[in-house]
Amino acid sequence: MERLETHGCFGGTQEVWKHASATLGCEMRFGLYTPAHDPGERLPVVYWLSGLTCNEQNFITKAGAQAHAARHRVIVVAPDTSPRGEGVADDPAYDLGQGAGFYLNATQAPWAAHYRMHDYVVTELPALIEAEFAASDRRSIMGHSMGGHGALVAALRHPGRYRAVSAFAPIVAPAQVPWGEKAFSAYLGPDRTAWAEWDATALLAGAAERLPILIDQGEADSFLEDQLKPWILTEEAARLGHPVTLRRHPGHDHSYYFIASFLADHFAHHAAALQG
Ligand SMILES: N[C@@H](CCC(=O)N[C@@H](CS)C(=O)NCC(=O)O)C(=O)O
Repeated sequence: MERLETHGCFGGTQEVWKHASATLGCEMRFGLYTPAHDPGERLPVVYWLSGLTCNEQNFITKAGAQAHAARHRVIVVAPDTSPRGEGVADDPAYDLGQGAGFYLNATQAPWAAHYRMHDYVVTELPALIEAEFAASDRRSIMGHSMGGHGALVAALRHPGRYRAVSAFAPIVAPAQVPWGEKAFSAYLGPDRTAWAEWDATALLAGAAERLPILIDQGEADSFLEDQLKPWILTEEAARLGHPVTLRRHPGHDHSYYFIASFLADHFAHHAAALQG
């Protein structure tokens, strides 16, 4: 492991680390914010999953998360959004390949060799963070857009692993929207029955835990009507009695200006669950 960046920030440190991922078979970078803490103290961890085209930098440089993490005394881990490197399959489009891993485990060539972001985020990365840093095993997960989909799927597939889950402008039903149909066709193949394992709305009925979901959505988001459609999830949640809070915000788009505007509420929601 190699530390690439370190910056004092709100009394703690914002770092960027690089390591060799066995799950992904390539080098990966992640952002790590650690608040001030006592020697030997272990703090809970919030995992952040970014959206299409992002790497480990977008959230740590644009969201203003460090102030909230310092106040609530939680570590924040922000991984890259896909495997990377010359030996890793890619596609010229922004919504497939590097920068667009969709937080699933691919089964189809040429993607299956490296694209295992679900296992990386849910298993390998937490094991590393809890072994090497001042982290406890109290975890929560949040994300944006493709990363909101990743956070919802991680929590729904692993009851008990996360104490809170929330999302900004998430893709809630990838099997029913163009971004997801394109990515799932490539990564999982044409058989749509395999897609249901990676679709938050489809997973909801069989969820072994009714962990409350908090979602913020901008009404001026250009992806709202075609790609995000949060009502697909809220209608299914209402049918099942799964607690979902969807807050819609006029005048807010899909950008990090929107995320920064409501991030304090997400940290408060996560901290209450992590420290309770
Ligand atoms: N039209 C955009 C779509 C990608 C996009 O909006 N990405 C969002 C996540 S889905 C993002 O966070 N972009 C990086 C940023 O705003 O820092 C593009 O081609 O870059």
